Amino acid sequence: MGRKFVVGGNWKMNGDKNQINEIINNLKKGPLDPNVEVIIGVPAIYLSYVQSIVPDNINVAAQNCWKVAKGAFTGEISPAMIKDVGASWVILGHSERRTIFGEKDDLIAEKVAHALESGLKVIACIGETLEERESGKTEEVVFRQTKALLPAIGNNWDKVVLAYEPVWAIGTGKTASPAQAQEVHASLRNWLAKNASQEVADSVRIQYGGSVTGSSCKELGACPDIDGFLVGGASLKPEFVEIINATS
Ligand SMILES: O=C[C@H](O)COP(=O)(O)O
Repeated sequence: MGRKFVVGGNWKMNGDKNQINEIINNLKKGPLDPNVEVIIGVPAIYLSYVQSIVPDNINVAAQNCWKVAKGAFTGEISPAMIKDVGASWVILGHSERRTIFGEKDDLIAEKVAHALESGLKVIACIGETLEERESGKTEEVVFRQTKALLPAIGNNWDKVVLAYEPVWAIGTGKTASPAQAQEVHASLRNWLAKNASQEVADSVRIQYGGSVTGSSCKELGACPDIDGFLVGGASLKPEFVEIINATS
């Protein structure tokens, strides 16, 4: 099927210029598996700076954007601005945006639609909370979140990476087991075959995110339906290189 492994580093609200220089120098040193697509999600204020110092084999993403090109939206940034400073990706629907900032499925879908129309590529995040998992609602939740994205994505699936991030595994040190993650990825693919198309199901890359580390990445990366990772904490550390190289 030839899905290229894709590893994202989501720095969240971390880093200053010194730390950014260290992270980028470490990535430059690598060496990074050339068969892996690497995307780093940086705080908006550092997008230009990071874009000016990253090597060509690393793509830069914003961690959020608004749903229109410009206007009276104090504090927001648009896909047009992200593109203007040379970045090509945006992370949307992260669970921290959903829970802390109250973003709902329909707003996330509007953002995804506008980002894609504007020519950005999108990492679209989905995932269930612990309560939802424990009450047997994992599939219901991730299918609902993905369903909301279908009209927004339309024929642009080649510009989208899905990131399955169980909320209970984010920043908690509790990685989903390879079997737990593989199970959700496989059922998402089945769902996509029925609700989008077989081609989308076969070709879309689904990342796993949630406490991925240098020691958990190889086993997770070996699962047939896990096509990469979205990494938070460990993307700020030297072990990010090991995670990028998980499948080498
Ligand atoms: O976007 C990344 C995820 O929220 C995972 O974060 P984490 O690796 O720190 O658990």
